[in-house]
Amino acid sequence: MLKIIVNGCNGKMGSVLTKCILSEDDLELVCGVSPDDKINVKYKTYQKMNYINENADVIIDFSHHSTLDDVLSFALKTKTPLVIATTGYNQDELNKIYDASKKIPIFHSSNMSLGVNVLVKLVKEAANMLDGFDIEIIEKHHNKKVDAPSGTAVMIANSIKEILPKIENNYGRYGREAKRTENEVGIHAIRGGTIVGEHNVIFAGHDEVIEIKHSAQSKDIFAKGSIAAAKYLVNQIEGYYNMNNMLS
Ligand SMILES: NC(=O)C1=CN([C@@H]2O[C@H](COP(=O)(O)OP(=O)(O)OC[C@H]3O[C@@H](n4cnc5c(N)ncnc54)[C@H](OP(=O)(O)O)[C@@H]3O)[C@@H](O)[C@H]2O)C=CC1
Ligand SMILES: O=C(O)C1=N[C@H](C(=O)O)C[C@H](O)C1
Repeated sequence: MLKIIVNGCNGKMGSVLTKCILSEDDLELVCGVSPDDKINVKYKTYQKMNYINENADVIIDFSHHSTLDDVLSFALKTKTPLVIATTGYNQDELNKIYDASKKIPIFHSSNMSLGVNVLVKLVKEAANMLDGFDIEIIEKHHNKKVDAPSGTAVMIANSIKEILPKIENNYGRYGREAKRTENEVGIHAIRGGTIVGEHNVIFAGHDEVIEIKHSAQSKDIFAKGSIAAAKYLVNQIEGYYNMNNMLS
């Protein structure tokens, strides 16, 4: 039985994830955490991670970057492995995650789907082969998403930078009065309706264009991916893990 705490249990992803955990015989939902004190669910909830009295095998976090100090301090205090799916962290917060991973196992991925992680591999391969092509990333999400660009778009851009180190991110180009340079990747965020999550990477060359695209069709894929990550993480020692570690 894998005992799980969910941070962000009242959110859209938290609701899908808690339902998923409650439906599986080998998983136990120890409690959920959400700042909303009027939350009406059938499991125990707390307003902050640090108020929790119970122990768990693993924490799964689909919340907001501002809860990072609370979740890290609880995870470090109780030595509980932590799966971080939340996006929107600044560099300072990313450094805190990395530092904490020297003491406990942390799995961190901005996208828990199998498909996006295959897309990242394909994009790296294409970036390596398509010399001189202009690369642009378009991400589309629902109108309730609070961070932009998506964590996945940033992850894709970082992976392109591993292949093409001179590349700089250019967010949206609003107000710019200069043509595109060869050393930039444009990143564009669309928000509307109930779009679950789309990522399209465009390689535009002279008279030819290649597009590599992933379209998420439900939030379940992220919830199930985070549970797979949790099962993987509880068997690891302290360290920083991502989808590549789990899939290889
Ligand atoms: N890695 C992945 O595969 C995926 C990652 N995500 C990421 O997971 C996170 C949550 O997504 P989603 O469930 O759609 O978001 P929601 O806005 O629906 O939920 C956010 C959750 O965080 C809580 N929260 C705590 N503090 C704050 C705060 N200051 N501002 C806003 N919310 C707060 C909310 O509590 P309350 O409801 O009580 O306000 C709620 O439980 C996002 O960062 C998203 O990008 C999403 C899908 C897939
Ligand atoms: O907020 C979302 O919904 C999603 N967020 C993640 C991101 O920012 O990349 C992953 C997924 O695309 C859904």
